[in-house]
Amino acid sequence: MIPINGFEVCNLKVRLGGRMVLRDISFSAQRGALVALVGPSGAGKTTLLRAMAGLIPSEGGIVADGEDVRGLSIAQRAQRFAYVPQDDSVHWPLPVHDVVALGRYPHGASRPGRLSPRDVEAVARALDAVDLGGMAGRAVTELSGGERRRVAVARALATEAPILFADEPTASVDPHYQLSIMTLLRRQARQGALVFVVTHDLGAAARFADRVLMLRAGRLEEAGAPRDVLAPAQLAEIFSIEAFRCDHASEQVIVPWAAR
Ligand SMILES: Nc1ncnc2c1ncn2[C@@H]1O[C@H](COP(=O)(O)OP(=O)(O)OP(=O)(O)O)[C@@H](O)[C@H]1O
Repeated sequence: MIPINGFEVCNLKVRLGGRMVLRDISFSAQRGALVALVGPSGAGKTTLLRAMAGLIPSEGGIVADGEDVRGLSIAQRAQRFAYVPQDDSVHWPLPVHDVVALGRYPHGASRPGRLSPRDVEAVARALDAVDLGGMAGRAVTELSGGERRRVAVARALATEAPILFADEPTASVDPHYQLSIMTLLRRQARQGALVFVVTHDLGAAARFADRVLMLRAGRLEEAGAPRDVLAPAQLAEIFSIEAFRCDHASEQVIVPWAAR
């Protein structure tokens, strides 16, 4: 893994289709952290993730270890950033193994059938991490939505990139794998990665994130520890909900309870 220590976003603005979709976004994050991006639909979470990964044009600073990510070559970006897109549809009946092996292309792999021993190990580790070893030969087009989500996570893990952007990685995933994917992403962070996760699961954000960025209508409204950002006043103001909150096993539990 290429070490990256810090990531900084400064006065970020993004315009899409003639509309200002993100404005004045500034924050910094350090390796070792899992950062959750939350906010109502249309708040700009996916746009922020895509801008941070250098996938769409933006104004303002996006800096990884002192280097503007937009100045990096595509190959450099591909080695530094892994991306789990919100939409993981694959239209060709490729085997799960080959889709996950795409994560090795930034490291020089050119064909799933001709991987280096290091690539083979990385793909096997990624498949095992999401419990897909037994499905490696199945066509992705024949998997359930939740299984395809795990393939997308495995493909990102196979890149062994130091910064991981995951857009709703647990959407349509069953509770067992929701917990196991969030635990896995937190472990990636603890092992030195910087992980950004877009999620609508406020309970998962409260429990697994080290920091929460809360967006609304293209602006960063709150940034800080989950306990502070996901507090009753903010949940009421930003999400128009009341939530049940308690502590369990030294961790915060949040269950959205009533729409206001
Ligand atoms: N290509 C585009 N052209 C114009 N507007 C866009 C485009 N893509 C997204 N938008 C708008 O930008 C805003 C932010 O969209 P974005 O997908 O980032 O929101 P989000 O917070 O990820 O939402 P969700 O939780 O529903 O996935 C929305 O109002 C959306 O309609």
